[in-house]
Amino acid sequence: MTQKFEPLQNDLIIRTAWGQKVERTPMWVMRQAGRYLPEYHQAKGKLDFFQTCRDPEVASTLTLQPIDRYAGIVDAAIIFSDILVIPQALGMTVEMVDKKGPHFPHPLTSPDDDQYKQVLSKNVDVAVELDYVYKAITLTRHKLKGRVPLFGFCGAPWTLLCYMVEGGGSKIFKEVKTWIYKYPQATKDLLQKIAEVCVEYLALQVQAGAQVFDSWAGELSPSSFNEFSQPYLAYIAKHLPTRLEELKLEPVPMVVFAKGAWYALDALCDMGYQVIGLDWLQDPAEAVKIRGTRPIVFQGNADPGILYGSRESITKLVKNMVAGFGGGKQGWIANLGHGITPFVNPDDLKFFFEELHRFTT
Ligand SMILES: Cc1c2[nH]c(c1CCC(=O)O)Cc1[nH]c(c(CCC(=O)O)c1C)Cc1[nH]c(c(CCC(=O)O)c1C)Cc1[nH]c(c(C)c1CCC(=O)O)C2
Repeated sequence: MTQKFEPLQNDLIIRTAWGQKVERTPMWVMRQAGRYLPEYHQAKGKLDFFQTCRDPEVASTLTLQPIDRYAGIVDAAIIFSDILVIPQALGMTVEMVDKKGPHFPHPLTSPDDDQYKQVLSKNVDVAVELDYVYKAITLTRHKLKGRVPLFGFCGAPWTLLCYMVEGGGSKIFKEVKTWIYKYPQATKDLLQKIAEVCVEYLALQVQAGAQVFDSWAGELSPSSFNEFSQPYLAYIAKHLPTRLEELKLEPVPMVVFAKGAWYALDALCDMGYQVIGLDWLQDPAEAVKIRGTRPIVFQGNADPGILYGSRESITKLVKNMVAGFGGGKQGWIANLGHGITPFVNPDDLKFFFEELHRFTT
């Protein structure tokens, strides 16, 4: 069934992502729907995290919370979900443990593990397995009434692999390093499988834009990045547009956020993504130099910790960031350099946005 949605009233971020000159810098923040908002806790109640993702009514409510709170200020919504729904669709169990983060009770242990073979051979029908995400997207689009575009997203193959073998977050990445350095081919087979599911998953999500999060890219050396992350990010960038064409959908701008992969910025500029997310350890002016004349748009990159600082510090950072990205009328989407953290005062985020408006209009 073809869905009818109200026309987009604010397409600033889309025009910017396609490289056009714009009247001011578009802005949103990663994890803008989340724990720093009191209304998030209220709407979530006692629901478990993944229950909220699977309930289209709740997921759409959470997606819209920052859009309502920062109405007329923020320029994009991102669907409330998680990167770990792909391992779930591949047949793995993932829980969200309060105050600890994601936990896989049975991570993949080695290529001889039966579970590894099952994951690799599973024929994943993402339209069925992840239909709750599509329902949440459709409902959210109706509720948005065209106010701002809605971004879809997925985890990058490398980052998903980290979770699937580590079983959660990690400090020393013992398991994933064992996989890449002991079983490189089995690792690549799995990364390829994940990349294929990512393409289909994004294609069916696609509304306005698609963001690929490679949150653990910074754990790789440059040569390991070239071997275990880059080819799969490139696979997604190459095959998503083809798949969208097959589905008779319009192309959408694609965003890659490879956290910590500063060494790869030059290569990322040639990977087929329109937008590259930068974390806060990268200097905007340096990044602009590396980009050169390539028609790439940057997204980022304020230290998320700025939102614990004083108003004066926020103003100073915004001023510097705007200057670093060249004024902000082209080639830049303002954001934090990673997701917003808990305990931020939502009024301080509002101030950050307002200062961005003031310095970039
Ligand atoms: C690595 C990663 C994950 N999830 C995601 C990433 C990539 C981005 C990044 O690097 O931050 C992506 C993500 N997770 C969530 C969103 C929703 C949309 C949005 O940005 O507003 C998005 C885009 C909701 C969430 N995902 C999660 C929460 C917090 C859940 C809660 O405790 O209520 C939210 C709102 C949980 C989650 N999910 C994940 C972790 C590590 C955690 C725990 C983090 C923490 O405790 O701060 C995996």
